[in-house]
Amino acid sequence: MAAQEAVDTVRDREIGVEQEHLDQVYRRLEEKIHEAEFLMNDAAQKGHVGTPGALAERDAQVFRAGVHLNRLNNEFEDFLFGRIDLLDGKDGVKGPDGAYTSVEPADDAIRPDGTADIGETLHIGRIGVLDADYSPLVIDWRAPAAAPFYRSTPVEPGRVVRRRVIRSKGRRVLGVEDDLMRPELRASLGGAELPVIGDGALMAALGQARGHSMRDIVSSIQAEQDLVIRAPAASVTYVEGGPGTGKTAVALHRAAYLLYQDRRRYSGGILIVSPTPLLVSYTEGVLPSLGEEGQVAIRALGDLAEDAAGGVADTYDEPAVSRIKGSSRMLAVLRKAARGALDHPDAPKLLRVVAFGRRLELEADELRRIRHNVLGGTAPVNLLRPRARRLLLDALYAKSGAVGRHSDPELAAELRSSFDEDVSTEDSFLGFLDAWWPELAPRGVLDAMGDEKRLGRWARRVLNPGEVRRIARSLRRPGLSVHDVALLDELHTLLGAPARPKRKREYDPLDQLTGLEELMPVREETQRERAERLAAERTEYAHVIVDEAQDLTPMQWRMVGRRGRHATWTIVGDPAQSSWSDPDEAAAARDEALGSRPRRRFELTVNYRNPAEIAELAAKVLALAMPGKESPRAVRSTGVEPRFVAVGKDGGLAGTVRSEAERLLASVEGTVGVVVAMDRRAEAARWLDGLGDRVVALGSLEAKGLEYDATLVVSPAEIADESPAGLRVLYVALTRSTQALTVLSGARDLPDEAGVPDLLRD
Ligand SMILES: Nc1ncnc2c1ncn2[C@@H]1O[C@H](COP(=O)(O)OP(=O)(O)OP(=O)(O)O)[C@@H](O)[C@H]1O
Repeated sequence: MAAQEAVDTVRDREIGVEQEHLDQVYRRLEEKIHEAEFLMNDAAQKGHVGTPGALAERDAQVFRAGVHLNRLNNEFEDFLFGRIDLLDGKDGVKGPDGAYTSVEPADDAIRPDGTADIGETLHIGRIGVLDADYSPLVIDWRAPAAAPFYRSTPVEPGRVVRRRVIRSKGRRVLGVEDDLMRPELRASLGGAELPVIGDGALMAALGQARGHSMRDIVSSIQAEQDLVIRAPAASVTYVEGGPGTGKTAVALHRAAYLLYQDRRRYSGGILIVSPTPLLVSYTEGVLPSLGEEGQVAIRALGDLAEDAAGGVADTYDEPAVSRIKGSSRMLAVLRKAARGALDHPDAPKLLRVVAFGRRLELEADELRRIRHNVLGGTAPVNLLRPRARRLLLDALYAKSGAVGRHSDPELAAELRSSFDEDVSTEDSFLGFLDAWWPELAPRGVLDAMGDEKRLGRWARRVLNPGEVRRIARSLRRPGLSVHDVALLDELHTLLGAPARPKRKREYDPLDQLTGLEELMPVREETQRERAERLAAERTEYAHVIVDEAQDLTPMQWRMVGRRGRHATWTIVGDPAQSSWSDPDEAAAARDEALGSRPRRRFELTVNYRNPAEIAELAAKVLALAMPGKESPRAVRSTGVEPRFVAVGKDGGLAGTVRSEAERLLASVEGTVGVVVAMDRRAEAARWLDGLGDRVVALGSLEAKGLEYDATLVVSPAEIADESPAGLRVLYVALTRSTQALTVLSGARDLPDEAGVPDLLRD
């Protein structure tokens, strides 16, 4: 009892120490708010008066003040979250990412008797704050000096003796958790022994209940993850890692890091490509929590080409169809379709005009020849319309009898131009041109491909008749599928976009203040609106991050590639989770999209999501899906084994799913995901009706990237049989849970007496 009280007293005292520091930080920030408000008012009043040098200096000040003001107004949780206590020492070697790779204590920092003094204490937070005398009160987590907070380990501690994670809300410090990096030392701080509280922040973070949105991991980034986050953004950074190794988290933190490190360079925008709208909404809170929003667009694959697609796609084709639509064979088909669509059934077969008092006609054969001629090159079809117009006029002029009437070239040219003007303003000519060479829209061409006969013509020697039938049928269905979007985007390029007038923006004197408009909440346009506007206006980005990259089809790689032709890239993925039937073809397409840019590879090896009990079960499916592939190492174990159930006689599938979901809801505090085969999505949602919003039903392909406190996987065999990549999709489904997993065998599974279906046995 007395011992516990002593611990509590030490803990309270340490919380008090951090509280004092946080108070000091807030006092300083308040001073800065006043400065920021003053500067902003001043700037707004003066408009663009001032010398360039003074302007630049003032801009920089306003920018920094604006950052702080905005952050403060957002009242971050855990504004200040870390602290490291360091031995005196050298700064070590600066790595290519600017972080110190080896920060070693000075030779005399540790005395022969194993005692040492803490020489320096640094606090780490979401933004950096300097005191009035320019000493750092808080170091931005992305600054090189903060790297030891993430990279130091008991094996390679460097100068770090104690690493502390501080939990705070608004202005109040709620708790501290320490990790000792040099447990062998007797270290003292200000003459007193260095206290150590708790047993580590990582485990505390991993055990927390999950909600419907992802949290940032800024206070517990691990060393191997930190290396990826801070990797210099040259060319392509490629990150591979199994389920739960933090690939998505790392990708998001990397976006924040890159913006911090070189905001100007990334003013061209960062695009994060995510496989599903569900994963977009799950992850979109992370960047704002890190203080970044305006320059980053997170887009689902079905939502990436809104302009070309004329909407957002959220339906999925059956695997056999998406396999064809995704393959690079479609490129040849689309090229033909983009040109062939001009030849629609209602296209006029005859052109008749009156010029120079004569009736002139071009007949079907002549028209066909002219079209063939115009389409000779590879230029986008819509951009060839002026050429088509000119060749029509040439042909008509040739028939007019006017050729050769004047030997004087000047007079001949005059005659020709008056002929052109006469004809090309005639209603019959204009009407003909519109019908014969209409401005084609991607959606119109895709609709035309729904006609099996026409598609058959365009796909000759590329798709077999069965494939043509399947694709045409799928295109006749209302709505867009996710795989249609990449086709539409390709068509957009093949057809050429008609020039659009640029939107005019209103003049605003504040615009000249670097970055201010993006950071200040006082403007009418919110950050989110600005992000959306920028995304809508932008077609290319400075950095492209692809999450779940193993799933992009060749056609999707082409679509994403067009958005980052001059970009640097971060690509994260796991081939073992690929739902694409031919990973080699997708990898070849990826390589084509990335061109010859050099790649740097990283691997993440630790599973932070699944307890060992669940990871072990999933590993059995991995062994079937990808023999020889290693599973990531799970860091924790809960002692709770997965539960196996077979469909009960009374309730049938619906009743059993419902009762097992209820059981899981009672066993965890947070979310429950019920994963079913794709074509059971709608009925599964009905089975769960009325159980509240902690539980969701999702199709196997939608589970990608998400996580739940508990999952119920319904019929492994159904999921595995759904597509050629079914085993890998099942592997994804089994690796979504942070605490509990129930596997329910349906009619197709063959459970043993313990209820374990055949696919999950040794
Ligand atoms: N360093 C960390 N500290 C705390 N939590 C972490 C850390 N790294 C990862 N996590 C947590 O582990 C879970 C898995 O992370 P994430 O979703 O990024 O993994 P992933 O590799 O993208 O997984 P998948 O391939 O299955 O989609 C998340 O809840 C994430 O917050």
